Amino acid sequence: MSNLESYPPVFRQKNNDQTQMVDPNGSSVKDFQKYYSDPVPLIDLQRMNLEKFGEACKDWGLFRLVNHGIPVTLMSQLQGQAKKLFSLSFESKQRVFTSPVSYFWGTPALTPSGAALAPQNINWVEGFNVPLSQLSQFQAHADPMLDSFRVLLEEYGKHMGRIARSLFEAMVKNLNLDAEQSESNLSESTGFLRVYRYPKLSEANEAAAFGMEVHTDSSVLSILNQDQVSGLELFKQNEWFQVKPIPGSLIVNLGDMMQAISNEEYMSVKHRVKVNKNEERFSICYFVFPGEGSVIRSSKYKPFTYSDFRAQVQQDIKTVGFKVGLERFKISADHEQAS
Ligand SMILES: O=C(O)CCC(=O)C(=O)O
Ligand SMILES: [Fe+2]
Repeated sequence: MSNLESYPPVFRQKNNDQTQMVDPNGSSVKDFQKYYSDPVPLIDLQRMNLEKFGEACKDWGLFRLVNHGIPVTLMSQLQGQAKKLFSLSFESKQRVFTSPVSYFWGTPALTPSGAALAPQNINWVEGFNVPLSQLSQFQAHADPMLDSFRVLLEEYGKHMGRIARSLFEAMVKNLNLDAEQSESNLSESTGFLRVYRYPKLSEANEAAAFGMEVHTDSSVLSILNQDQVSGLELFKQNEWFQVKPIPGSLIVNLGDMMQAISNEEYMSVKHRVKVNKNEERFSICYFVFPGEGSVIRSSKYKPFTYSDFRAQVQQDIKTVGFKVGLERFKISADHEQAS
């Protein structure tokens, strides 16, 4: 089967008209790595330097994680299996990925699947959505390829939960938060994985094409395992930086919930994914959230749960067309609305 048949039809046209996909921030990427060594802070999970860790959370909202304890073989087997599954035909992917796992394309998040969207409005990405706590219900037993994918995802998911918990505990300690009260602000049972393939976009204007548009994650934190094809960029001090792929390391970024939990000591970092002209890009991203009903309390935001936040985001996407995010829960924003 040709690679083209594995793509959703909307990604198959040869002359992709990307003229309307403009860079919303209008700035060019400074290829930092060309001039300096990798500027992204490096955190060693097994020998954590709390001070350096705190600075990375404050100044960057993103860091590279090494010594994370995930076997190299697990990481490469998972990437390999994901690549194989993406190369199945579009129709097979729609058929075999059934609840609780789902297959999507064109849009990563809360908006409907890209099938109905015009090509210039879609994100150049397809993916599998994997809610980890329901993975045992995924009917994969009849197909050895799917079943081995399920086993790898389960194993990988356990590592993600372990890493997220230990990073969260270190943040709670650094922020001097009450450990008992904050405990439920992160719940491993909410964790899910998104496995992505970003098709290459050979004949388009690469500089203006997005695998994923600028956004912040809604999570407490997100842990990204990217392959060796670059594409991820983060926005810091009015500039876009490439987050270089370095084998064996993970990228952790803080999400909106952590910004609120930390009372804005830490920031939810803006990032985006560019598509590549010559190569497809694969990545596996883990997202984790506060527990069901767990209230986030801080002085800058009114108390809210993640369900409140998600409902607001979904409503905003329907009514204003994009995620407004934390602004909706800010105490100062409330006062302004009232006056
Ligand atoms: O694939 C990536 O590198 C990042 C994905 C991402 O930002 C997301 O899923 O929120
Ligand atoms: Fe993201």
